[in-house]
Amino acid sequence: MTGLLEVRNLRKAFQVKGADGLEELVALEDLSFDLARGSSLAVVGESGSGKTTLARIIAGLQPATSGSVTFDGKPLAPPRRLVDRIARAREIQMVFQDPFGSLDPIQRLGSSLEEILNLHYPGDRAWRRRRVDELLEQVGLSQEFRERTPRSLSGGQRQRFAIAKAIALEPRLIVLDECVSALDVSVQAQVLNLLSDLRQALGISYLFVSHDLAVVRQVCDQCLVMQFGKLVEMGPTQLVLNAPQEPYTKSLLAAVPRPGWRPSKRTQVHQ
Ligand SMILES: Nc1ncnc2c1ncn2[C@@H]1O[C@H](COP(=O)(O)OP(=O)(O)OP(=O)(O)O)[C@@H](O)[C@H]1O
Repeated sequence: MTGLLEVRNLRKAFQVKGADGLEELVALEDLSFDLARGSSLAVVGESGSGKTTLARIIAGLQPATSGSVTFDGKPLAPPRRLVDRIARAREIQMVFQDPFGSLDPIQRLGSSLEEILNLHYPGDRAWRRRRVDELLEQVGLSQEFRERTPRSLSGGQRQRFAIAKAIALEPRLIVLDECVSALDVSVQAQVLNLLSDLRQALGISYLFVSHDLAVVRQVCDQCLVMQFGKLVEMGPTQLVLNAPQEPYTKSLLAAVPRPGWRPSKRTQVHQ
């Protein structure tokens, strides 16, 4: 597997209001890592460690303060013009925890998918209709869902539809931000299986942001641990989660509830 994404010395600082006027809040600091082509990289860390900020920068939703992101050998800057946004959408897609915010609640699923395809590949209507059928089938939704609207879907079905939208343009990377966190465990497992199957079938890479280490074990071959916007350790998921080298990763693992776990005994992650 060769490098698809190269992140070098990435820094993101926000200006926030403090007691003495504007202060700098550093969300990412000197972050460097590679994501191999076809790989699924987990980004884990507790709340506020900078996971979503990283995901949004890679998806082109916000600019970095400094540092660089290279995708397939080309520098990745936030797309400013419509033509750049269209080009980026074909390369990198994002799936959020609750896709409802980005969906038109009353637009039928078939029409929504056709709209995306039409924007990128105008012309052949018959091809678009066949492609919509194929996409629904790929995410395990029957043809009947063509006429359904997002507001009539369950959480799991909604996430399947969000995945169908994400794969519609055959991107090479999908950034998934807590994409199964709002689902029941059994539905979670189905969506995670779907993601694994799609990765195998389509050769897509994932940047998989999650606070849930059990979920990460199921879908990610690589794991990057972050704390306070910095990289703590990175390596094969099995190694990082079964034999962590860094005290922070150990404390993160120790904080995962297990059978017999009692809230009063919970390990503090902050050191
Ligand atoms: N737009 C913003 N303006 C100011 N501060 C921000 C902004 N976005 C994020 N931050 C801050 O940057 C830090 C990292 O936030 P981020 O959402 O990336 O963390 P996270 O690891 O994804 O957390 P969570 O798991 O809770 O979503 C936090 O301190 C957050 O308050």
